Amino acid sequence: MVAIAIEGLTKRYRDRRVVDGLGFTVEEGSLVGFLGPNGAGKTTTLRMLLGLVRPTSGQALVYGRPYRDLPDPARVIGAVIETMTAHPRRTARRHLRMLGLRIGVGPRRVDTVLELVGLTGAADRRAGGFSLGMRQRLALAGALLGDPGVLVLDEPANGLDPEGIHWLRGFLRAQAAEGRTVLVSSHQLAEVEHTVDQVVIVARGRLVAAGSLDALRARASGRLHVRSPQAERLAGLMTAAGATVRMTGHDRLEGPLGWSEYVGLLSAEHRIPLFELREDAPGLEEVFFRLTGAGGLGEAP
Ligand SMILES: Nc1ncnc2c1ncn2[C@@H]1O[C@H](COP(=O)(O)OP(=O)(O)OP(=O)(O)O)[C@@H](O)[C@H]1O
Repeated sequence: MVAIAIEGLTKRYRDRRVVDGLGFTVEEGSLVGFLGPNGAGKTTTLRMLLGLVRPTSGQALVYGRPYRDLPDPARVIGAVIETMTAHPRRTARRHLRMLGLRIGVGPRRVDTVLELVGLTGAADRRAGGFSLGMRQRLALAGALLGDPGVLVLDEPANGLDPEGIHWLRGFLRAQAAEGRTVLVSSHQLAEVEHTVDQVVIVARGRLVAAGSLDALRARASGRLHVRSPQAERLAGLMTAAGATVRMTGHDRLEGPLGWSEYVGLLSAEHRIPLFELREDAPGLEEVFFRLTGAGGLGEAP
């Protein structure tokens, strides 16, 4: 079942489309990384999903409805969109109790979410004295108050120290293990790479890739690149030896990794000149960079 559906979503500010015909879906129960460089339009997309910004065109749906049409939104979708704005003189517990009042959630649930985010010990301290990591936890507690099935988190790892990031990973996995749908944005693939199983990648307001992280990883497996004035002949010899070869130009071919020595021997034996013989193995980060970098539009994995 589709929990989140983004359909032809566009947001224009003046004459600039910061979100431009974006479309993707998030299946119920999946843990999805929403990735893209700064300014790619992630926050604007999430704000439209949460009914905070009106789309210029298209729609963002939660279980088939726009946010404003959800009968009891806090029980359907919880979000951390900006660093939380608890009154600095208010304690964590009091802040959550007041949020709870607004959505019809009692003090027992407040204690439960404080426990879930590991803030029980700091529950009666004023939020003004909290570290950034603690403020993030308090914001997460607020998002969980209504026990929603869907969580939307905008750059929750921003400003966290390594310990905080480690905690966040475990927290997100635990949420997914309980069957929650989690959409978590980041401008760094590495930050969510060990947590999410699906990715939606955007750049300049558009979708550049969507699918499983494994499919993205498969793209990261490298190739052998050969350039020769007799590339076609060489391709024939390599194919005969069992390699899967693709001509990428009149004098270029791509083959599998691990074949460079054999190709060198073939070229010597058959007197085929080589202009280039190299293997490349882009890492996952490199694939991400190519997808989102200038001119790096690619097909979905
Ligand atoms: N209210 C607004 N008016 C004009 N431009 C805006 C407005 N809100 C966002 N933008 C612009 O839209 C672009 C996309 O911003 P957005 O915050 O959605 O990107 P992002 O992918 O979340 O990036 P970041 O990680 O930096 O938050 C940015 O260039 C931003 O300046």
